[in-house]
Amino acid sequence: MSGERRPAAVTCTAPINIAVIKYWGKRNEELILPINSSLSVTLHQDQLKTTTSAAASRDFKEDRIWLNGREENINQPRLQSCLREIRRLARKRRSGSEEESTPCILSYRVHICSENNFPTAAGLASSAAGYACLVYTLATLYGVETELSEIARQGSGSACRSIYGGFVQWLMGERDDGKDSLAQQIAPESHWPELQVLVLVVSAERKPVGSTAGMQTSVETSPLLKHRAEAVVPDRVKEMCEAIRQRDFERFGQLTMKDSNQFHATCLDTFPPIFYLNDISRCIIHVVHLFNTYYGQTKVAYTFDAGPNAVIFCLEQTVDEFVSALRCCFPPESNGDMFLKGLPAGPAVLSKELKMAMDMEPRPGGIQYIIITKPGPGPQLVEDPSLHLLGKDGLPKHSA
Ligand SMILES: Nc1ncnc2c1ncn2[C@@H]1O[C@H](COP(=O)(O)OP(=O)(O)OP(=O)(O)O)[C@@H](O)[C@H]1O
Ligand SMILES: C[C@@](O)(CCOP(=O)(O)OP(=O)(O)O)CC(=O)O
Repeated sequence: MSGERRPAAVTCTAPINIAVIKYWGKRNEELILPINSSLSVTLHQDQLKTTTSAAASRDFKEDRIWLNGREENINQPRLQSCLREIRRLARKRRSGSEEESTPCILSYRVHICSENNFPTAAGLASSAAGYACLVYTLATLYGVETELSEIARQGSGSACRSIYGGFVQWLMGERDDGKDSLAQQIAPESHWPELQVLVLVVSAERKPVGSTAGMQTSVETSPLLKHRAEAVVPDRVKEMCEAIRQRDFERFGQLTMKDSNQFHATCLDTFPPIFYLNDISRCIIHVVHLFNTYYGQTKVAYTFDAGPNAVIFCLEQTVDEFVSALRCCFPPESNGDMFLKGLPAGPAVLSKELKMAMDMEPRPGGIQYIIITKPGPGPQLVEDPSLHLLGKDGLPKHSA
């Protein structure tokens, strides 16, 4: 490919987010409009992120996408919704502007290449980071500067929250066209610097029931879900916003755990029931409650999405001791030095009293590894061209 025929290319990264008030259930499947508002914490991209490169060239014959080194079907309706919406906005931006008469990459086909640095479709919110990154990267490629959460939402509901960093609310909205179903930041990542997040990877396998299908069955069959959406979540979202604004860990932690438990209760209330938690997940819940009971306050809080992996929130001063407690209860099997990833945790000696209070049968290998992270910013542009995932020929540099 000659110099001037090189594709216009952009690379961006985007974060995952973990909901502390869960989204579960749609009122409109196609536009992805939820039955309740939700609230999440965006996690730092130094530990967990999606990277996406997009290039446009007159030499490309068709739109194509590669995910983790494998070509995927670009005609998936959700991918098509995001592409169509971004191109529509790009066209709107161009019409009437001076650029209108110049050749435009909008008429070219695009190649998209994306990689997650964590397991895909394992309940670690890959679809959230994936679609947020896709939408942000395409918007940057086409110079679209507008509210992007409405488009990311149409890729995957939870993706709209990954468009912002820090603490993010997804307002369910009321309109049938979804124009008011948007994410907004309620506090930046710098708001609560002591807050840390531990991702406990119990299993990195694909989950048996995906979120999309699972929540569809719940909407159809669970009276508890209807009650939750109408009578519980509205007040809970307000209370959670307050707890975050005041950096009140006691309230934040309790609400987070209660909301996770209620979400999993709606899964059990679904018919046939859906089980995302496993034996190890339940042991983790038990350990958290033993730890908090010992201290007589909420020092750590768990939440689980549509899978067995736990996400733990705690303040910085609790990390070392709680990680040591986890090591005691779930002794690493063969990967002792690979057990901890991400931010550092120092050694901590557990007191005899705490050890006695945490008395439970150890579950060797129950937790595969722990990623220590913290709240982080929204999507970022990658300036260094050596980090682009597509080569000069417009094809992935690495394949599976
Ligand atoms: N980097 C990416 N770019 C584009 N699409 C992605 C990307 N990563 C994941 N996806 C899409 O998301 C799908 C996985 O979504 P799914 O909801 O099953 O799992 P998850 O997001 O990991 O878990 P959960 O949402 O329950 O936490 C993938 O099959 C793919 O279609
Ligand atoms: C349990 C959850 O993680 C569900 C996420 O569901 P998805 O956003 O993956 O579902 P779709 O909109 O169908 O793509 C809770 C949450 O993130 O709020």
